[in-house]
Parts: sequence; structure tokens; C-alpha cells
Amino acid sequence: MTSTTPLVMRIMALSISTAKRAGVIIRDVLKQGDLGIVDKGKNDPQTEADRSAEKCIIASLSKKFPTIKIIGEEGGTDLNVCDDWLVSEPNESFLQQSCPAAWQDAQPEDFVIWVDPLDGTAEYTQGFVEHVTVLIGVAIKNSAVGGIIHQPFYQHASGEIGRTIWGLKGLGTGGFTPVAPPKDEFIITTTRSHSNALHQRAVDVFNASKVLKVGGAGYKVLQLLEGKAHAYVFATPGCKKWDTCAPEAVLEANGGTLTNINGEHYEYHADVEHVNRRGVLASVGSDHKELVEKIPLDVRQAVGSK
Ligand SMILES: Nc1ncnc2c1ncn2[C@@H]1O[C@H](COP(=O)(O)O)[C@@H](O)[C@H]1OP(=O)(O)O
Ligand SMILES: [Mg+2]
Ligand SMILES: [Mg+2]
Ligand SMILES: [Mg+2]
Repeated sequence: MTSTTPLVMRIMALSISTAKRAGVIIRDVLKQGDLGIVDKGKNDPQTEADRSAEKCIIASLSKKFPTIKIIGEEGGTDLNVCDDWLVSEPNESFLQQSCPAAWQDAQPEDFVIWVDPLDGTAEYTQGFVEHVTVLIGVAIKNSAVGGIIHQPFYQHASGEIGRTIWGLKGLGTGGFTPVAPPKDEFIITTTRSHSNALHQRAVDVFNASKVLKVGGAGYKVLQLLEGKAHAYVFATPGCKKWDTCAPEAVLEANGGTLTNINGEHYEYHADVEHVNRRGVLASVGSDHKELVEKIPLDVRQAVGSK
């Protein structure tokens, strides 16, 4: 890495290494057994793994990039972490690639990094660990541009555990092999822990051949990228900018689309409302606008209206 390496490349490369380190923390907390669960609200648990992984990520990124705005789900500002949690080595193979021209000159003040140290906390506490991801999203001037989705419990055939997927708009994706979803089916992936009647109406209109109920925004987007589903439908408020920034960037770097339920992209500047009030609709290999229009207008208008 040279001093002329564009900032976005340096942020992505350190985020890849840091997400992996956070994944080790998440596995260690589970192994040690005491999850230290705190309820932040209805269906909104936090564990020692969420807290510790966030400290590791925010301390590591802010040490290297002190002037960049970083927003984490757990609101952590304690940067006094043990050396063992401070990651300073960027992922070298990511740095071998060329920076897309569009981001080459982005300045520190153009960035916001959105950190979800553990996406799928409810599933983590219930033993569905394959749904768990670490999400680091890189926004430039209001848009989700880059993202890391790390799966700490992914089992490789070789026995190795964990994998790290990245995406940068204009460059592409890495860490996995994209697969197109089957042409003769329409499979929806959706929440298993945050459903309600309105959300169910939005899912039902698609008359899907299969509805997969899994945890986490990161995991659902990976299902789209690996051809397991055609659309991710979440017609309720509840997920936040740190849930969607990384998944949106990775999905869109691979030709998919992630918007609210009305087909509009979310904004990711530092002062934006954290809640994704109008839900999530993500798709791959479909006409996204057609999917939006399938959802009755009264349902779309009701999502997030109060
Ligand atoms: N009502 C809610 N309150 C808090 N977090 C939510 C809510 N709905 C969704 N989320 C976040 O969005 C993710 C995806 O939602 P779902 O699994 O229901 O589709 C959840 O894992 C959770 O992230 P996190 O686990 O990081 O707190
Ligand atoms: Mg949470
Ligand atoms: Mg989350
Ligand atoms: Mg989380």
C-alpha cells in the first residue's frame, strides 16, 4: 500500500481484516458460553458479542481514519480496547485492485462508515448461527458504495470456518461465487423474527413458489447473491442504516438492487434518520420496479406511516 492508494481502497482493505477479527470475537463469546443478553427493546437483543465486536471494529477503523465519521449500532465510543482487538493490517489482496475512477478523489469528509458488529443477534442467541454476519458499509456522499459481509460461522468444505464477502460499486465483488437464481421459480427471503400482518400482506401478493424465513439483512442479501432467492421483502420499519448499507453496496456491485418498499434508495449521510422507516425490497435478476408495483399502494403507503 502506498500513500497514494485512494482512501476508499484503504478503508475497504482494513474493514475486511477488521470484520474477520470481529468474527473471531463473536465465535469466542459463544464458545465461552455467557452471552450477556440485554434487551434494547421489543425483539431487539444485544449480547456481549455485539458490544465487543463493535469496540474492535470502531477502535481499529477510527485509529487509522481518525477524521472519518463512523456510526455503529451499539453506539460505542469506548476506544480503549486491548491491543489484541486493534487491527492495523489491511487485506493486501484487496489492495492489489484498481480503484474505480468515480471514488478515486473522495475525501475524508465524503465518507460515513456504518457498522453492524453482529447482524442477526436474535438468531445468534437462538442457535441459528449461520444467519449471523458482521456488516461494515462504506457510504460516499450519501450513497452506499462499498460493503463487507463477513460470516463468522460459514463452514467451508475444507473444514475452515468463516468467510468474508466484499463489494465495491464500479469494481465488483469478491469472496464468493455469484449464482443467478432459478428462472422457473420465484423465491422470497424474509424475516423470521419481525413479521406483522401488513408485512405478511406484502409477502403474499407475490404468490412465491417458496418463502424462506431467515435472520439478518446480511444473510438475506447473501441468499440473493448465491441464487437461493429472487427477492428480499421486509415491509415494516425496524432495520436501520447499518443493516442495509453494506448489503446494498455488495448487492448493487453485483447488479442487484436494494431500496425501500417504494423502490427508492435510502440515504446514508451522517445526519440521516437511522431507521429504515419504509422497509426493504431487494432483488436480483428481476425488474425491480415491477416488483415494487406488485405491492398494493395502500400497503406501501401504510409501511412506516405512523
Ligand atoms: N424491530 C427491529 N428492532 C431492531 N432491529 C431490527 C428490527 N427489525 C429488524 N432489525 C434488524 O434488522 C435485521 C434483519 O431483520 P430480520 O432478521 O427480522 O429480517 C435484524 O437482524 C436486526 O439487526 P440486528 O440483529 O443487528 O439487531
Ligand atoms: Mg441489534
Ligand atoms: Mg443488524
Ligand atoms: Mg446488530
